[in-house]
Amino acid sequence: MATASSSLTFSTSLPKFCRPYSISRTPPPQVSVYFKKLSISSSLKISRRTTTRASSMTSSGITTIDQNNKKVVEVFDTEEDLAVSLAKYTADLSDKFAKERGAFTVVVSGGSLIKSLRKLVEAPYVDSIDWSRWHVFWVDERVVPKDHPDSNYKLAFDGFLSKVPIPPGNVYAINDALSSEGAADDYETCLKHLVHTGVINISSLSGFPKFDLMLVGMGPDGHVASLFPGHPLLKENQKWVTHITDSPKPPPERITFTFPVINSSAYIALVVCGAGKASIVQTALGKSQNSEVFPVQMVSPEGELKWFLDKDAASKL
Ligand SMILES: O=C1O[C@H](COP(=O)(O)O)[C@@H](O)[C@H](O)[C@H]1O
Repeated sequence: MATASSSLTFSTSLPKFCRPYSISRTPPPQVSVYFKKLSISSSLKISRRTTTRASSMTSSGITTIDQNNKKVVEVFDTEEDLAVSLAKYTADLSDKFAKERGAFTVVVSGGSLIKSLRKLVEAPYVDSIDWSRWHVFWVDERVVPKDHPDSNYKLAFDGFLSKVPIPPGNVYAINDALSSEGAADDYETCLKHLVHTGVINISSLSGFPKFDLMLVGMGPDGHVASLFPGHPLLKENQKWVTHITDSPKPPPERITFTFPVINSSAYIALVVCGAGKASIVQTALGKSQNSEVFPVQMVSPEGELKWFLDKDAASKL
C-alpha cells in the first residue's frame, strides 16, 4: 500500500485495496441553449438554437434547460456567484441522497474545480451538511505521491477535505505506490468492493457504477477527467478505471474513470470558468462549426448534467 505523507495514517479495517487515508483534519444530443444578456455583461448574444426548452433568470445569470430536463446550463456573472450556487447544488443533493439511501457518493476532479468548492467549507454548509454520509472518489488522479504538488488528492485535501468532517474511511485515494496500471486496477477493485457492500449504486441500464454526483472541471483543450482529445482511451467501454502513460498534460502517468462510468452518474456538475475555455464551450453548447468532437461533448449522464459557467467561459455563446 502507499506510503502516506506524515499527516496521513491508514485505516486497517478494510481490505488491502482502497484502504482510505485518515485525514487529520458519440457526442451527446445538442442542448438547447438560450441566453439573454447578463446583468453586467454586454457581450452575450441571445442564441436560440432550437425550440423546445425552458429558460429562467437566476440571481446572477441564465438557466437553460433542455427538453428532458436532463441538461441545464447556468451562467454566472462571477466565479464567486458560481461557487455560491455550486455549494447549494451540492448541499441539496447531499440531503437528498443521505435521506434516500443513507450515503452520498461524490466524485471530484482536480484542477480549478476544487477552488470552486470553497463555499462548502463555510457557513451554513459546513455545519448543515451531514458529512458522515459522504464517500469521496477521484474521477482522475495523477500517479504521484500524495504529498506531491501534482496530486489531485493533495489539492482536494488542502482545499476542501481537511476542512470538513468526512469520516477518514470514506475518502478513497489511489494507491500511489503502484504503477499507473496497477493503481487503476486497484481503484477499480476498490469500486467493486464498494458496489458489493452497497456504498456505490450500480446502474441497471449500463451495469457500471452509478455515482450520486460527479463534480468535474474541463481543461482548455476540452478534456475531462484524464480523457484527452483524440486519445484511444475515449473509446474504452469495458474497464471502470483505466490508466494513461502519455497524458499530453503533465504529469504523463495518470488513472481515470472511463466514459461508461462517468455517463452512468445520477448527477454531473461540469464547472468551467475563464475565457481560455470559451471556444470549447462554444463548440459544446453554441454555434461553432467545429467538427472535432471534444471529450467534454461525450459527457452525457443517465441523470442530470448541469453546466456551471462563468461569464468569461460563456463569452462566445
Ligand atoms: O489535469 C487535469 O485537468 C483538468 C482540468 O483542470 P483545470 O485546472 O483546467 O480546471 C482536471 O479536471 C483534471 O482533474 C486534472 O487531472
